[in-house]
Parts: sequence; C-alpha cells; structure tokens
Amino acid sequence: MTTTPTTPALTMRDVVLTFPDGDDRITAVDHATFTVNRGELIAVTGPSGSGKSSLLAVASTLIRPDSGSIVLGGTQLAGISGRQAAAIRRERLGIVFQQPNLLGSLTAIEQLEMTRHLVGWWKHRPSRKDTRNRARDLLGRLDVADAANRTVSALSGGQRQRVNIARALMHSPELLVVDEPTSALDSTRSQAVMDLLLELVREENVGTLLVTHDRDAAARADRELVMTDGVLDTPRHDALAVAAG
Ligand SMILES: Nc1ncnc2c1ncn2[C@@H]1O[C@H](COP(=O)(O)OP(=O)(O)OP(=O)(O)O)[C@@H](O)[C@H]1O
Repeated sequence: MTTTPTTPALTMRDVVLTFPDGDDRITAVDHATFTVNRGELIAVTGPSGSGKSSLLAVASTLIRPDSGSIVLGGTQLAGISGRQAAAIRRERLGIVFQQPNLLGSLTAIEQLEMTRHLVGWWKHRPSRKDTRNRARDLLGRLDVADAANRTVSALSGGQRQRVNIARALMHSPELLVVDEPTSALDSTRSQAVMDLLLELVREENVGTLLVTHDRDAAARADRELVMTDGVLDTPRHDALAVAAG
C-alpha cells in the first residue's frame, strides 16, 4: 500500500457555478475552495438545495463552472474541452451516483470487466486475466464475492451499491466522487458500506468526495464540509494550506 496522505487529488479555488433562474441566476456553488488529498475521504453535507450535487458535478467534470480553478492531480480542468473531460472521467475519476447504473442482464463480475473496454487502464489495456483478478479482488474487498456470478437484478440494494463502488475503482482512479451511497440502505448496512469505503479509500489511495445526508456516515469521514446556500464551510487549516500551496 502506498500512503501519501498529503498529495492533493483535487484542489478547487474560488469555484463559482450559477444556473439561469428566470431573468436572474442562482448561485449553486459560491467561491468553493478546498483540497481533497489522496487517501482521504471528505463528506459534503448540507440542506437540500444547498449545492452539494452541483459541487460533485463540477468536481467530476460533468458541469463546467463559471469561474475558478480546479486541479486534478496536477491537471488544470478549467478550460478543457468536452472530449478531454470525457477522457478524464473514464481514466482518472470514479463516479458513483445514487442510483447504481448497472446493466441488469450482466453478472456483477461482468459489470466490472466491462470497464476494460471503456478505459485506457494504466495507459494501456490490461489483459483479460488481470482484469478478472482485479474484479475478483475488489468484489472480495467489498464483501460481495458471493455475488460475482449473479445478475444485478438478483442483488439487494446494498450489494448493488457495493458492486457500483467496486466498478468505479476498477481503473484505480485518483478521485472518487460519490453521491449518497447509503441513502437506500438501513443504518446497519449503510455503516458497513461506509466502513468498507473508508478502508478502500486508504488501500487504493484515492481522494474521495462523498455527499451524504447520513450523520453517521459524515462522522466517519476524515473531514466534513458543510454547504449552505452554495457556500462551503472550509476548515481554516485547509484554507490556509490551499492558499500556501
Ligand atoms: N440544472 C439546473 N438548472 C437550474 N438550477 C439548478 C440546476 N441544478 C441545480 N439547480 C439549483 O442549484 C441549487 C443547488 O442544487 P443542488 O442539486 O446542487 O443541491 P443539493 O444540495 O445537491 O440538493 P439535494 O440535497 O436536494 O440533492 C438549487 O437551488 C437548485 O434548484
């Protein structure tokens, strides 16, 4: 395991995102400044409509902000083309949204193996054998090895969410962006998913931004950032580190 806790996975500085709202504009993200390091999990919390999903969309290159700087592992994302953004999402990001977008007819292991065809994994496509080994390893670490050969339609909500997380980690992303991973789960299952996720964040050395309404999940994170009306409450030491860096 490589542990480089102070290597930034993603740094945002003064990021602003607005949406049209009649003749006016709504500020969904208001000068967000923070860093998530490799091997660190940050929980983003806040009331409904405060801008959490908008922040994730910007972090995962799905929406271009109006202004500000976003650096992913040394790459400035402001001003990149749609094609470059798509390549970054495929090769360097892991994205887990609320509804697992798995294909019902494929088995769990096939969902993971499919990523071999989507990403230029480690800049070159891995062999089928390496892909299968990686998929088996991740399913095992997420405690769903038993589900490997079952189709997604035969899995429980919690198992689907774990398969979804395993798939997002297949290509060893630098940044994992997770929206409400435990919203459909009861509290025992959601604690189990959070524990596994935290373990994987360390083992895979992936920076993780996780939006959650779940107080227990937020409490387990390394840090919590609270959004209110688009404004991120940034811990002072983090803001200073960003300013100095
Ligand atoms: N595509 C859009 N067009 C216009 N306004 C939008 C769009 N997406 C979000 N907004 C507005 O931006 C603000 C932030 O929304 P966002 O979905 O990011 O909040 P949230 O904190 O994720 O909410 P929730 O917890 O309910 O998912 C809200 O006022 C919302 O209405």
